[in-house]
Amino acid sequence: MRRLIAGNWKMNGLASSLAEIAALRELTGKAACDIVVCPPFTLIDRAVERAKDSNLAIGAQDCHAQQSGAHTGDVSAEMLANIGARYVILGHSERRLSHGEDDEIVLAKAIAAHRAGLIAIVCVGETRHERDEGRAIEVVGGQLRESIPERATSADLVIAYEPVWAIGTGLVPTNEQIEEVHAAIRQILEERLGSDGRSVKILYGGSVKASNAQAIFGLRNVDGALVGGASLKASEFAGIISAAV
Ligand SMILES: O=C(CO)COP(=O)(O)O
Repeated sequence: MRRLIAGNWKMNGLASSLAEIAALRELTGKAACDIVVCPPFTLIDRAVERAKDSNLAIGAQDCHAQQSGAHTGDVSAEMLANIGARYVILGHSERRLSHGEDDEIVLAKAIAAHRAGLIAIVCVGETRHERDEGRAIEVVGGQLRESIPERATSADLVIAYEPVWAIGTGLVPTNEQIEEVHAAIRQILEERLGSDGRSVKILYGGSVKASNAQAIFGLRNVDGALVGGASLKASEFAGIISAAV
């Protein structure tokens, strides 16, 4: 399967950061994988301009479930598609845990993303406490079952497994732990989407760097990565991308 490497800039980036998109474009022009950068809302339209006619796609980090209306401060999937975004990250743990986003909301947002023609990157992952209790598979499986739209396909859905305790901490699960969760995700995808579930990309996210990327990409059912901190600098992000091809 062609790999997907996605960068989540989170709440980072000013106009000057657009230079990283231009640099990434130069560094990854021949990469044989799909690449997406998800800057904050404020930079999306200019990032789309910088990425024009390249192999870089631009995505967003969230969207609202409604198409339009009285939702002060929110941005709809249609608005994102209208300015050239192709992907949207949904259900990131930083939103699930601090904005009270539950599976029902993530599902509604994924349906909205699909209605607008966006590819939804749905994030799932257990907390440290849940892993310590031996509940990682149960938690991830529950999140996944509740947040995949009925009509999703491998063309419009990507899953990112991001253990909360691995995000921004420098901690990475063992190879066995990653493979175990990714296998469980694959099984649920096949149950829900039939044979097309085999073609849905499953990304790993949490402290991915150029130095550990190759080992992670060698694991079964790992089809790419969702990268936070190490996606902010084009040179570091390009190192991860080169490990994927
Ligand atoms: O949350 C993440 C990507 O969505 C991962 O963040 P880090 O790569 O900074 O650990």
